[in-house]
Amino acid sequence: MSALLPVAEALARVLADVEPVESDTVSLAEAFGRVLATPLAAKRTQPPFDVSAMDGYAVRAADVATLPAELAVIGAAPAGHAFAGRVEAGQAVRIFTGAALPEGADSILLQEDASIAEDGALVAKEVVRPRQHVRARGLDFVEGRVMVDAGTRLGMRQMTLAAAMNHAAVPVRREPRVAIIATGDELVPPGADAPPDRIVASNTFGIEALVRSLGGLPIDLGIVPDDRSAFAAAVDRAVLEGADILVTLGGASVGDHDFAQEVLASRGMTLGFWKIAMRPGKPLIFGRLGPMRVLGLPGNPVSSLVCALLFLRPLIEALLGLPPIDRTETAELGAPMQANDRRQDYVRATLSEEPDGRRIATAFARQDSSMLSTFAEAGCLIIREPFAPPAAIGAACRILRLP
Ligand SMILES: Nc1nc2c(c(=O)[nH]1)N[C@H]1C(S)=C(S)[C@@H](COP(=O)(O)OP(=O)(O)OC[C@H]3O[C@@H](n4cnc5c(N)ncnc54)[C@H](O)[C@@H]3O)O[C@H]1N2
Ligand code: MOO
Repeated sequence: MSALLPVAEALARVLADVEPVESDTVSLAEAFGRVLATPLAAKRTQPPFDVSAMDGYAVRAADVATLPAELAVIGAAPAGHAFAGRVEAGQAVRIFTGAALPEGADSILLQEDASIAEDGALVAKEVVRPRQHVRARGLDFVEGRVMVDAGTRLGMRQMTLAAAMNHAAVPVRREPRVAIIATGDELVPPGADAPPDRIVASNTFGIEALVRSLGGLPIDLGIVPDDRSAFAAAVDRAVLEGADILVTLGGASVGDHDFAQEVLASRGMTLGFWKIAMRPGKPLIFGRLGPMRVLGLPGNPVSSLVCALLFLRPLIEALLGLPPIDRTETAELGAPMQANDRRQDYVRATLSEEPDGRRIATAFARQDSSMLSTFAEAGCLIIREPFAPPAAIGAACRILRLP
């Protein structure tokens, strides 16, 4: 029995020497989910002026420090229309939330705390503290300050902040291009009226979804029959498409029709490794073909998708310039587990979160790597180290949550 490469060592080889892809400037409207390539600094100060936080009257606090206090209203300042004049002692300006505080005024008297007398005078019903309900210029941020670091994925909060900082376009890493080739004479696309000896090619859809969710660009090169020259042509197509990563599905194992590795080598791939100490996913292939990284995923759907989560996801993240992260968490076993053999096991399990904060991971009894039903139903994978001894209910375990 040949030695199998440990999962951690395999991952280290996949991530070795990966440089982030170039950057691209995209309009802010298209930037959601993209990774910022350079730090983003504020292009303006926010708020750009002292601004009223309430609807009411801009006043001088000293005029309303004690009651009774009566003031003359000399104008109005709706949001977006600054009051041109100056508030002198004894004067007030009608003001609305978001409007610039007029010169001379330093506080806001809430409209609920005031009334207008018959002669038109403003009568304060409450005293006013200096700077009350005033948002100072630059309260949020000042021009030139870096507010979002390079390497940040732009989510709803960063998108809003970037807009507030006055960026119409942002520098982001370009989308890593991921070419996908499905192989196998038995494969047919979903929806085909296929005879029963055919299998629906499902893996591409999961891989594409993962690539998209990470901010990559999937390039579907279709289904290729078990034919060396057709497979070679598809590999050449991936090179022509400028793929950063080529994912092949199936043909990774040792059967007569499993020639993925051989053909990839004939197209110039340098093998990084083949076969790892992992279940599912043992026949995984990794190599480099020019600048393109190649992941030859096993055909069994769960093997393909688990390998994609463990190797393709961090590879795309590295291409985006994101630091490696350990996504594993601890949990307790909800069912006992047998001793493990030499392969690191990724066991489909339900995940329940108890009110006291405990996480309970319960493995499904059947773990066949063709079973997408349990993969879809699972909340996590329980990670079992090679040669782990039997484990009882309640024992601590490591899990990887499924997206
Ligand atoms: N003698 C041995 N046989 C096998 C070994 C071994 O060590 N010795 N390893 C097994 C393991 S583990 C795995 S995993 C599979 C993986 O083999 P391949 O990568 O060569 O996959 P295929 O044979 O092409 O396909 C396996 C299975 O998956 C279905 N498939 C393939 N592509 C897709 C797709 N795109 N969408 C959905 N389903 C797909 C295919 O029809 C097969 O049923 O090898 C074991 N054999
Ligand atoms: O690695 Mo295979 O994935 O055990 O079925």
